[in-house]
Amino acid sequence: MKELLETAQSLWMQCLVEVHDEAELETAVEVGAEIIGINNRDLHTFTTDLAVTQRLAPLVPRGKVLVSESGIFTRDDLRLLSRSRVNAVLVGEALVTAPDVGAKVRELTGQRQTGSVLSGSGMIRVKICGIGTPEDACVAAEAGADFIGMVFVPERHRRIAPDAAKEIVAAVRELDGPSPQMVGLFADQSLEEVNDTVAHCGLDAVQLCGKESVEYTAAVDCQVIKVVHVPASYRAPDDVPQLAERVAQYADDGCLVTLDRLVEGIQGGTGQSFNLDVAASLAHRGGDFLLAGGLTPANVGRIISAVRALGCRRIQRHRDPWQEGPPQNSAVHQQRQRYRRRPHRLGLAARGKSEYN
Ligand SMILES: O=C(O)c1ccccc1NCC(=O)[C@H](O)[C@H](O)COP(=O)(O)O
Repeated sequence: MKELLETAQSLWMQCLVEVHDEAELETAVEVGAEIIGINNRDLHTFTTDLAVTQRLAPLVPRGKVLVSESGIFTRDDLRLLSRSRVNAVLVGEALVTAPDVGAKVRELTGQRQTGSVLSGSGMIRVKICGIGTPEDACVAAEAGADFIGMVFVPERHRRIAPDAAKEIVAAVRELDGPSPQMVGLFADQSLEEVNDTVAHCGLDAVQLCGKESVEYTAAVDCQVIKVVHVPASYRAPDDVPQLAERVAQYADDGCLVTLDRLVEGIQGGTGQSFNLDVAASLAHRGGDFLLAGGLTPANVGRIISAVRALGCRRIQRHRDPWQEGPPQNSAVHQQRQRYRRRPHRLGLAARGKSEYN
């Protein structure tokens, strides 16, 4: 297996190494597999059980890409798996037996058939934050939000109680069709409080808006969105490597990163943005992040275009010291260039519904 992995790597390919029990997982880790697939199907009996992922996922070392494979049919299955910090899923039977494959993919990925321009392409994901009532949550969900955020940060005016959040989660889940991921926002609170709130409300993810460490994020019982605050003084390209390093620390550990404006003493919801050249520069390196801070109906379209356009233009015009590597025109170089010109996935986080009225 080691030899196969090395050969694949030398050909610039990645291997998905599949396991079904503890012993196979141990071997996969020992030989240095970076992408580990947990097969929920027992290949002797062909029965599937997502409990296999739930049992093995905590044994996968941090930093590996974890794929849960087989036996995945519904969005609830995905919700369950997201609590095991799965990075990706492999779906077969649910798609080949679906009468409308496109509709099934949309259902599983939580996209809406008639989604907005922003979410319709599947490239931009939208998070609506600071929701405080089931009615507002349902408006956001029906408008196509991908994530709905509820604030649990002490002393913030949009803070809601866990019981109120639980009702909001239930109301959204009762809606027909795919539902957004329900996210709880916290800042420098105890792990016990975060995990208890996740369990109590049935949250899909948490957004950590304080100075939480990578180790802290690893101990949270569900998917994590980590906010990385960007000082107003940051400029591209000078400050981008430093920012990219901070982002990578969390992203490499499986967090989705949100970039938001740094305002000392306030963890979010400031209504202020940062220099978008910095976000564009980070995006063109292939970073997958949510962009937050000062987004309004008046500026959001322009910001999306600006960040994407700047990101793409720079790939072509400027040599990027970060991407120094194989000599120009080598096969590896050409492959990298192709990869980098793929459109970037960029998410946007916006404040509660009042700004959208
Ligand atoms: O929004 C809040 O009230 C809030 C309180 C405490 C910590 C974080 C908070 N919000 C985080 C978000 O995701 C906001 O949407 C993000 O900071 C952007 O806010 P804004 O600039 O006001 O659009």
